[in-house]
Amino acid sequence: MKGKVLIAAGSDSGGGAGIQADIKAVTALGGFAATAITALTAQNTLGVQGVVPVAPDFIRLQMRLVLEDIGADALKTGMLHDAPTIEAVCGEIEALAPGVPLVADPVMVAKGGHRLLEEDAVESLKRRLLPLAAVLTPNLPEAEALAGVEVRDEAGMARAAEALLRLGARAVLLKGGHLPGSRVVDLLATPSGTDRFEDARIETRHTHGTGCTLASAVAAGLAQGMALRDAVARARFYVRAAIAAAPGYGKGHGPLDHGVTIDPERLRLLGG
Ligand SMILES: Nc1ncnc2c1ncn2[C@@H]1O[C@H](COP(=O)(O)OP(=O)(O)OP(=O)(O)O)[C@@H](O)[C@H]1O
Ligand SMILES: Cc1ncc(CO)c(N)n1
Repeated sequence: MKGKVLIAAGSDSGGGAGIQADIKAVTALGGFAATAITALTAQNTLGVQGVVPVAPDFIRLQMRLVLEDIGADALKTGMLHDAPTIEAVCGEIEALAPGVPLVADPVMVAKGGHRLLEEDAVESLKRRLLPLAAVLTPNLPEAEALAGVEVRDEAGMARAAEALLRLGARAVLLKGGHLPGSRVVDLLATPSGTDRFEDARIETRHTHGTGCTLASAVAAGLAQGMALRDAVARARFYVRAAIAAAPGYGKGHGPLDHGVTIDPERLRLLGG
């Protein structure tokens, strides 16, 4: 069950989020990950200390060489840094991978508060990236910024998801991890209806990279020919297992255990 995923995203030196999380998640679910790195970040579990952008032409070159030779069954975008980066990535997708399903994670701010997308690039994200997305995977603050609405509860999540569908995404997986409470709810909205996924919140501070991991796990499923709903269900199960098995590294929000699928013993931590 291979499935080739081309990921355009930023590097996280701490290994828990960004392109490192993406490669690990796709690999752990049996897919093949290729990458176009959009930026380097120097970060650990406490936060981001520096960002070095990659020149847009070099991002294009990475994408072109992968797509022309290896190809891709699904695409995933993460940190896109600024408007020229968004233009480069969207331009290559339109030219070389039309019709390949895109999981677009509209990364804006890291957990520690550091901006990963320049403020004036939010409009480009709406105009260029959203219409290309087979599924958009915002967290609550990202959904608020893109939809221009405030979200305080599940009804607000549903309204925001619908507003994002109207902006052109073909589906929206709105992640509810940021709403307080002992349950976590994610909504998958499509033009034909909304699916609701609910689980108990795992009490832990080790949630660095959950969003990147979820989006890449969905992309792996789509690349392997799964229907969107099934890809989301598997991706959520994988993220929960990886949170439950988190190794506890670092003084802040630590990484997940992306390798949880390699050792079925560790899946038992979920009680599954
Ligand atoms: N403590 C938790 N227990 C169980 N599931 C969680 C927990 N925190 C997040 N999740 C799940 O992880 C996924 C990512 O959600 P979240 O809202 O945290 O994304 P995010 O803010 O984009 O993450 P990040 O910015 O760290 O990459 C969702 O499916 C969410 O339900
Ligand atoms: C490079 C990168 N992408 C995304 C995130 C969001 O989790 C992060 N912290 N770092």
